[in-house]
Amino acid sequence: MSAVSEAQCSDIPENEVWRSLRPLMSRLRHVRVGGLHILEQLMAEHYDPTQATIDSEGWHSHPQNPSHTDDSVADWLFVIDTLNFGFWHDDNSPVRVERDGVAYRGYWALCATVNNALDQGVPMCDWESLSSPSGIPDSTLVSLFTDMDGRPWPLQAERIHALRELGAFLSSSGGTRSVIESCHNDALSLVSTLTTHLSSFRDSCACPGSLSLSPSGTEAVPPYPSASTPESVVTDTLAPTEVEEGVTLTFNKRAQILVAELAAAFDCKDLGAFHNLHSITMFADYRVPQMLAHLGVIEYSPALLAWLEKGGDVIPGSVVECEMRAASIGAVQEVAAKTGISPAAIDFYLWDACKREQNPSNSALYAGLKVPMHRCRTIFY
Ligand SMILES: Nc1nc2c(c(CN[C@H]3C=C[C@H](O)[C@@H]3O)cn2[C@@H]2O[C@H](COP(=O)(O)O)[C@@H](O)[C@H]2O)c(=O)[nH]1
Repeated sequence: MSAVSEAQCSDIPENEVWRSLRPLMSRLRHVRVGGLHILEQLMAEHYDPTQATIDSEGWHSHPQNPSHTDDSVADWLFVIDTLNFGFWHDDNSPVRVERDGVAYRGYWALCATVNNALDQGVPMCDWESLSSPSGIPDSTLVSLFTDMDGRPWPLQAERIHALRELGAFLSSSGGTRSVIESCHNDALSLVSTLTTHLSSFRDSCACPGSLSLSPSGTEAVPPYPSASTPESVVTDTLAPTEVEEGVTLTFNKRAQILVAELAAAFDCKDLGAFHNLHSITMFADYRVPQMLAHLGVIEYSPALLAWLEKGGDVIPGSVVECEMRAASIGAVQEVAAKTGISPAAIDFYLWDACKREQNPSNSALYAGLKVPMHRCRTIFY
């Protein structure tokens, strides 16, 4: 097991996310990065580097993704990625939504919901209408975000707020084409536009103090918690109380995934043409870190694993949450640097592979994998 060294990563194109997280890589206490060869091997087996940078054909083949390519697809993606978080109920059952007689779960339930709404004439992509209850009443959105079992989706009010904010932004800025074109094919500029204008996309937190980022880096890293470590070693790191003054950690999961999905949907052309798609990191959510842990690419300390296995909650902005997300990003950055495959393409491969392990009887907590996901209630993933 080795941590991703800063030196090894020095040739990876940097964005704000990796710049903020890279110094953490040698400081992780609850998560180790190792098994990079496993991911390298998987990518060598499943990814043809002579093919497109991102699998557009695969993207279009998902039944709930649009099969066509025009401006309405960019509109659809802005709505989807504004709502792209938290598809599990407190009892670990997935959100479920029916469309055309099929029960979709998790993320695909979101796509089914937006597709149902559009079919029913709800003007989800008419930005003026979306921006206020006089265009789309709250009650319509509340019923959209109620699943087929009659249960409200988690964070229902936050979803409505995020949609209103999106509607207001896009109606005042000329719509999706205008916003995307104003970024001149620069992926990082589009991420920055989204996080500047839309608070719901601003996926950053104050660095928890015990993830010390002292410039000297000379302090000893605390010991790796073992199976016999008291649970308090994990629970003490759950509260985001102490913070490293002035240091922000940035993850920007939903903003970055929107860029990658535009690239996939538009086959890296027109609204999906970004000259620096390689510069965005993987999208640290609750599924891909779990998949990386399942594969052995990252490893959770026994104390952390025991906490996750019993369904313990992870608080947004806590040390363990930051560590799991940062380690996932670090591992994929390193494999991207070694293989030349973009972090986004590696991420999409992992997410799709994880989906193939799932079946209708899986709880959202395990979703068919050996290691559980981390339960974190957040609007960011
Ligand atoms: N890292 C990463 N996370 C992703 C996606 C996607 C879907 N992306 C589209 C692009 C390529 C694919 O082929 C899809 O067309 C959703 N998620 C996240 O997963 C979680 C939901 O999981 P579950 O409850 O099991 O359905 C939730 O946090 C959601 O935000 C991805 O690609 N990468």
